[in-house]
Amino acid sequence: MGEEEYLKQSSRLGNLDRPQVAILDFGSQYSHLIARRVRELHVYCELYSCQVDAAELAQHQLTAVILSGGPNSVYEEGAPHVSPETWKLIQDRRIPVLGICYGMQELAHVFGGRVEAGLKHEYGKAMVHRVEGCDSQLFADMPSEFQMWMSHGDKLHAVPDGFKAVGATANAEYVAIENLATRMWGLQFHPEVTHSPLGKTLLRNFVITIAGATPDWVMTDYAQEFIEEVRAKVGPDGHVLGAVSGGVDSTVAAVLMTRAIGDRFHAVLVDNGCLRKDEASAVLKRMREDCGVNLRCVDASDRFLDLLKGVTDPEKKRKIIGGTFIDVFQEEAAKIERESGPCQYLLQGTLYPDVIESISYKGPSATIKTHHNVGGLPASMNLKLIEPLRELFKDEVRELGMALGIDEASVWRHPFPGPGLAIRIIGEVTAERVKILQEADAIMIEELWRSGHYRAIGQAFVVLLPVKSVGVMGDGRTYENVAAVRCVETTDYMTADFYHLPYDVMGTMSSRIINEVRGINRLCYDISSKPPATIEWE
Ligand SMILES: Nc1ncnc2c1ncn2[C@@H]1O[C@H](COP(=O)(O)OP(=O)(O)OP(=O)(O)O)[C@@H](O)[C@H]1O
Ligand SMILES: O=c1[nH]c(=O)c2[nH+]cn([C@@H]3O[C@H](COP(=O)(O)O)[C@@H](O)[C@H]3O)c2[nH]1
Ligand SMILES: NC(=O)CC[C@H](N)C(=O)O
Ligand SMILES: [Mg+2]
Repeated sequence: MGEEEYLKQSSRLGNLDRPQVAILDFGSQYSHLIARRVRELHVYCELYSCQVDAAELAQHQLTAVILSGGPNSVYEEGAPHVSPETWKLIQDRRIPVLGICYGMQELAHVFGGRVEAGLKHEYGKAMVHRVEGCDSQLFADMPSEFQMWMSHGDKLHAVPDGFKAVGATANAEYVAIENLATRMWGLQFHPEVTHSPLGKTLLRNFVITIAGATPDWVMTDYAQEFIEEVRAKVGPDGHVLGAVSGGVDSTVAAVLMTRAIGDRFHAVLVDNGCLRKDEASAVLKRMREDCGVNLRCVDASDRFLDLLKGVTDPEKKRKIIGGTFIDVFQEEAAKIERESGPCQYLLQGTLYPDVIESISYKGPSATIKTHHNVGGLPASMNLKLIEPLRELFKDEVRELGMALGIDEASVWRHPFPGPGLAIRIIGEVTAERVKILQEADAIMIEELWRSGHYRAIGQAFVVLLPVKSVGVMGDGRTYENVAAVRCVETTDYMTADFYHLPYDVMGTMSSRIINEVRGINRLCYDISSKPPATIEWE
């Protein structure tokens, strides 16, 4: 399925009646952070492509518009711009606008300022001072000088008519601009990143003081609105199929769905032959008994492993698995149609990072890898997607899970990717290699629990490498597989650092895995951070 179809297919969670801040995304790596910061102010917001149709925006009550940063330069041919119709909508309704970095340059470009390539690129901390004699509301409760984070190469050389400078640095005259008559503000720096300590105050000044948004939105509103929206969409007799792995995201999504339509929600766990040791039975028990979800397991392991024979390319593995998942779901939907009633929808626990890394989401950003549940979907899919968590980050989903009263053990599990062990077996996936990795993985997780490190770690797993090494065991020579342990610290899974696991815990893991798992005779520890590595190896 192409990107556009995916975005059309997948239902956004949104309430037409709820006032919102619209973030127009020009493809910055930080656009999602702007959304988070606004939500942290308890104000509802949604992200849109910078090229969103004015008609789509017009359906909403917009309290403010924020233009994100982006990798392009406004003066380049082909650079993305907000459409004239959207500008007209913004101006007709007098909606306050805040442009950040590229967003400010876009304001300048459209309203007659001058943006050119700067002599120096500026990446990192900068001291911004307020222009003397001006007391912009944007800087309320802020000192006369403050630190902000910069990441740009272009420079504003002249402000558009009606605008004036309200903030500057030693290098640049126009790093914060304001036009009170048209209610437009621009910033060259990024208030949304944590390296801008007063960034949150500044965003609050814009969103709440200037734009007048009411800070009344909480995570449980998400749940209530979703439940109502789904009931209306599915109707009183409709059924919904759920792709439920028992991971954090699909557990939260499945509990929401069960609250909305009860047993007309049919959750299916697909055993793709690449799950962790005893995973299927543990998930069935937990979801049915603790969460009351109508879940069953479809064992398709032979089918998946047959299709994966001889495949070594990571993206091919992901697409095969994503495609076969959907084949299985379509077959299951047909069964539900025969046995119970109409079933047109598929629920998935897709999160924002799955989307942003898989496809150029709402702006021109780069594809990192194809997450099976997003970029790996086949064109032939005829089920419509329901993805209640698509705009959220893992830590926000956990907060929602806790608010829904889901037990801690489910909410704080480490994530486990849909393609499972297939992307942790580098090279060809075979039933024998899956078995080796399942055993090693189970021991590693057991040792993390035993040593008390599990909760402090964001994600931990073992990778089986396509490398053999020589060992000596009981006076004999061995020639076996090398494996690597990866433990990372992270909250949003967009960036991560390797976890500093104490040597004695590593030592116990290593001696247990090498002694107890036939087929592994050497263990390494992965010390890479994300970026530049990613969390998974493939
Ligand atoms: N084995 C599976 N059977 C059914 N659906 C699955 C399976 N694996 C993944 N999915 C679907 O793909 C989605 C994305 O997988 P992902 O691993 O990102 O989320 P999760 O498994 O719900 O949570 P976690 O990130 O904690 O593992 C899931 O939410 C679920 O809808
Ligand atoms: O359901 C999933 N399907 C996938 O195809 C997939 N690829 C990566 N991941 C998980 O996403 C997070 C970030 O992973 P990366 O740093 O490897 O991109 C980590 O938590 C990964 O485990 C996936 N989850
Ligand atoms: N971070 C950004 O938005 C950068 C904007 C533009 N590409 C510049 O270099 O100035
Ligand atoms: Mg998972």
